[in-house]
Amino acid sequence: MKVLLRLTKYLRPEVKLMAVVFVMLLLGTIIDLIAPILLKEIFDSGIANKDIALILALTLSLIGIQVIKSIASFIQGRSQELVGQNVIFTLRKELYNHLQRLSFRYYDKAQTGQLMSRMTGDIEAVKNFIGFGAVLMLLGLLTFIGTIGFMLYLQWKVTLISMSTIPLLLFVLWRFNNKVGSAWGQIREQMGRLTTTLQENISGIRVVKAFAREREEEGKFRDRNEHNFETNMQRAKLEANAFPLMGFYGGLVFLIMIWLGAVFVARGEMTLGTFMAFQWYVWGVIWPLNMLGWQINIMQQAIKAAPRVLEVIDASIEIATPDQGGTDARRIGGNIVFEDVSFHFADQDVSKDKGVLQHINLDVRQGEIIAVLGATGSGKSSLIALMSRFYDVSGGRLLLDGIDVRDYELDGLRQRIGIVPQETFLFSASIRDNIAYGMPEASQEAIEWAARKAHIHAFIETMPHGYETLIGERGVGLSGGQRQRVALARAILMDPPILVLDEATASVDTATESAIHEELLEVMKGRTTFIIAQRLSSVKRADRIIVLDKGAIVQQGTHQELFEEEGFFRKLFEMQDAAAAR
Ligand SMILES: Nc1ncnc2c1ncn2[C@@H]1O[C@H](COP(=O)(O)OP(=O)(O)OP(=O)(O)O)[C@@H](O)[C@H]1O
Repeated sequence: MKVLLRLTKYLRPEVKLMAVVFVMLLLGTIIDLIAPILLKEIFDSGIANKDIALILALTLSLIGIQVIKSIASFIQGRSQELVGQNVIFTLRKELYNHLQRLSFRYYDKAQTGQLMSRMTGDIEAVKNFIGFGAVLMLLGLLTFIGTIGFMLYLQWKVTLISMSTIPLLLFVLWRFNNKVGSAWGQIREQMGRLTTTLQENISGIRVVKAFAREREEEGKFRDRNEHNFETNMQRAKLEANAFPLMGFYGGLVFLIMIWLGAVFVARGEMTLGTFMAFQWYVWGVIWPLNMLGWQINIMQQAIKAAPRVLEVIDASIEIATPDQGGTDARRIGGNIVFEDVSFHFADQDVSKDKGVLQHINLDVRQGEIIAVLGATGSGKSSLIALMSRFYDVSGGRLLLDGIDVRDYELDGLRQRIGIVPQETFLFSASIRDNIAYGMPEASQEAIEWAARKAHIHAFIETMPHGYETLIGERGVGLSGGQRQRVALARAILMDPPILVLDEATASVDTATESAIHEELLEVMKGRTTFIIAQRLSSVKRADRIIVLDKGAIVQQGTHQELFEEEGFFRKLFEMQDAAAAR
């Protein structure tokens, strides 16, 4: 329940609309309470005194107040939907914006399917309560209390005796509320898992098919689907047990009232008009109680869904611009110093585990081309990730032009480092928009210049709509090498003082790779460039080569110096030389 109270923060800007909802609700309830009185008067004053004019006036009044009630419920319905939609709009926006700011550390652990289900189903469940369930509960409460009040005023004995089954009804509701909550909690969690299975399957469909695992994947989905089905059936069973019983107790209220009312009328202790009014009023007692079951359902769904949504919003943004605003990153020229840098991932214990990077000391001058070599898993990508603050160092300092990376304004810092990552991601948009992703305002000339440097311009020209050609999700429609070259053009276009090529030409054939490197020589001029590569051909232009082994720098020097030393570089050279000779 506390979580729902936290959500009231989103209701604050909606105070005016909520006031409209409340006033309309009140108006509707008052009309519902007055209407039976008019009916009573038709019997007790109109029919009893044979006053036709009074009967007509009262009937017209009944029609009139029903018209007013309809208008009030129209305004109330529209306003309450607007409140719900506004809240959900803000919440969804806040959640999405927060997701943009969360660090890599968060995404290392998060499951995409779970996040998607929180953005959709869970938020919808919260909306259903805020925009509908809560208002209905309030309406029910007002109607219930008001009706009982009027009935007590008109004939307290009949009222009290008729209501004798209500404690039983409340007991059934209380038990239902206790049990159905945990079922809804499981259902929301299972929906998250189901979405995860679906999302992973679609993203990995090529692997599924390549390994002919369709049947197993079907089985995996079926298991989770069945699980969800069973929990839903358990919930339905709870409803099936509780709702008819509630209906029965509600019906008893009505029957007792009819019987007792008839007896009281016969005994002259109750007028016929009051009896007729009671028949009307009794529904003001029964419907709020009967509807309470559904309202509990809506509320419990929201109670279970809200923490899932708030958990994402509460996840701390670990990497951000310093509070005081950070240093302007435009001053970054490209001098980089790693000062005794160590790095651990989130799942590692800094005091016990050996870091992914340990005591890295490295001084890179502006404009230098540094090649980073090392066996797979030696920490090359991690070294690079620290510069853009995808992760923060666990020990030591990383300085860009003499200033700790943590002191820079974050967006500016990242814009000054052009990265071509190992795994390229392209959006389902035109090739032009993909290249201009970091600089949407770039001119066509600039985009073509970058594409030429990345050796993709000629290919784009051959496509049906040139730069406007739409490429599918994740760049489907392009080969691995073409995708890499689009990503390369994207980084070049940013004109960054620091360029990072993480296996950026690994998917390109050797001839194209060599041509790209020739072109890149001009692009790299004046920029500090890191090239991570396995092929020696890609690193031959480097001013300095660094060899990493298990997170530590084990060799450092020029191509010639390292060739003359025993070690990883020489072995790699000999292996690739022998392979080339075969
Ligand atoms: N998100 C992560 N969480 C925990 N450990 C990770 C994570 N990413 C990488 N590692 C581990 O950190 C080590 C260094 O990884 P890194 O990606 O930096 O290596 P690399 O030298 O770039 O490898 P490759 O040449 O295969 O790309 C590896 O042992 C890897 O298992």
